Amino acid sequence: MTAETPPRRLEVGLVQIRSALSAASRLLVCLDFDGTLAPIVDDPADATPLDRNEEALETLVAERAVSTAIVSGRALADVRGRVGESDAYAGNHGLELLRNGSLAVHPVASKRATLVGESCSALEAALDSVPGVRIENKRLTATVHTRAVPDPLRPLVRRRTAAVVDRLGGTDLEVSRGKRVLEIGPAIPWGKGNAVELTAADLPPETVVVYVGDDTTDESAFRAVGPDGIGIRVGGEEPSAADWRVRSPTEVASFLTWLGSAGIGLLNGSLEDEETGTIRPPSVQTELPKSSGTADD
Ligand SMILES: O=P(O)(O)OC[C@H]1O[C@H](O[C@H]2O[C@H](CO)[C@@H](O)[C@H](O)[C@H]2O)[C@H](O)[C@@H](O)[C@@H]1O
Repeated sequence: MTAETPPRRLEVGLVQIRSALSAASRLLVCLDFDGTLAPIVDDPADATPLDRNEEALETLVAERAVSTAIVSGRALADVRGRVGESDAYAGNHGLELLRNGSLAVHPVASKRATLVGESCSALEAALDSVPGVRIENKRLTATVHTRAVPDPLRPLVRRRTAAVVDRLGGTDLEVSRGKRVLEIGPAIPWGKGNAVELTAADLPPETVVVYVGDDTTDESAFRAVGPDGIGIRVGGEEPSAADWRVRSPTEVASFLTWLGSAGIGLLNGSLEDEETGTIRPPSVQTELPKSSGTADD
């Protein structure tokens, strides 16, 4: 991965992506949920993956040479209920990880879950008068949603949240920011990138890791894919550790559909021509299916 610069449009990277796939024998596809598989919506309870993303994921899961992981800021049980089959799931920004049939929870996060719960109760009271605010208690972390809060009141929500977390959590909890959210969690050096590394460590070294995500907590995961991996940031123009960018979950679907068909055909050095079925040299570029779609913040 490169230093943090604005990622380039995915189409520009197809030669490199094809070459990364043809140098590998296996594929680990790690996918964020909100803003990546599912479009951003006002009520987090309404978030649903696009049908085309579900279909593409199903195709990838069925491939023997492919492993998949859903890596979300949501609680693991929540995100698992929203996505069909996947080989692994990481919830709460990587603090809980289900892989190979076994669930691992970060032990420090477990110990601090009580503090998170107490903070949620205190925040319900402290933010009661703010219209549109929503508090999502995810046990190991919590989210204060400000999407429906009027703009002028958002600084107040930030101040009150910081004050409550400081008072109850001290140095044990911290607040970070995401898309119209404040995330409260244990102050420990652990994130989605660690979940991606642990999942990749189960697989042979010739595995190429793909990570697709749209928010700040996905940045550690982009770094975790390594120099030979494929990091794709969804939406926005901001600097990122991802090399490539798509605009929307609709474009994620186009990429995943391509990956599940022509993309996996490239593994083990074969560069198959999608139209003729013949093998082509690695320098030949094939276009992604065209799609439209808008970014969301
Ligand atoms: O890592 P993710 O799977 O992307 O989860 C990050 C947070 O996503 C959810 O909030 C975001 O999506 C909501 C529904 O579209 C939207 O209303 C909100 O403004 C977004 O920030 C989720 O509710 C959080 O728990 C996750 O941490």
